[in-house]
Amino acid sequence: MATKELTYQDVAEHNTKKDLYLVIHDQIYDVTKFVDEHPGGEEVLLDVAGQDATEAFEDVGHSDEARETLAKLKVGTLKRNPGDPKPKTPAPGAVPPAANSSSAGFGFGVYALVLIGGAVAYFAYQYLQQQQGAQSA
Ligand code: HEM
Repeated sequence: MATKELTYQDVAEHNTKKDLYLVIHDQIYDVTKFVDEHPGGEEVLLDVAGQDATEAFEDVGHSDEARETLAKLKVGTLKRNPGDPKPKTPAPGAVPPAANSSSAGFGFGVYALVLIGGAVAYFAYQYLQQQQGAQSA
């Protein structure tokens, strides 16, 4: 099938169950015939109808079989215009979220240590004051 170049605006017009296009990785797919067959249900496809579904598609971790089906549904390539929304895929080499959250955990650990250290110092100080008071009495 000959592929065409469409803009986001063109794709956005195909947003109903009877006429449904999706953008995944800058490729355009006509999923109209596939909606009823989708093992994940029609609802999720209708949610992203006429839009960039890259993130939704990748989040599910679709199988190679799903990707083969996808290849058969391709009708064109996305033509980007200035001002279009950015592609929703993470840039290659981007820091995975797990690495971010673990460094946040480290930050919290240090913070907790400082707090505990402060509390220990405070009670030690109180204790010494008491001891001194007992001696002078
Ligand atoms: C044209 C695009 C798509 C194709 C060809 C496709 C194909 C498939 C296939 C073949 C499966 C079965 C499991 C597998 O082989 O991975 C599946 C499952 C699933 N798909 Fe898609 N999918 C598409 C788009 C989407 C989108 C945009 C979403 C949005 C969230 C989605 C959500 C799901 C979910 C949640 C399942 C799991 C269903 C379950 O295990 O019960 N899919 N899809």
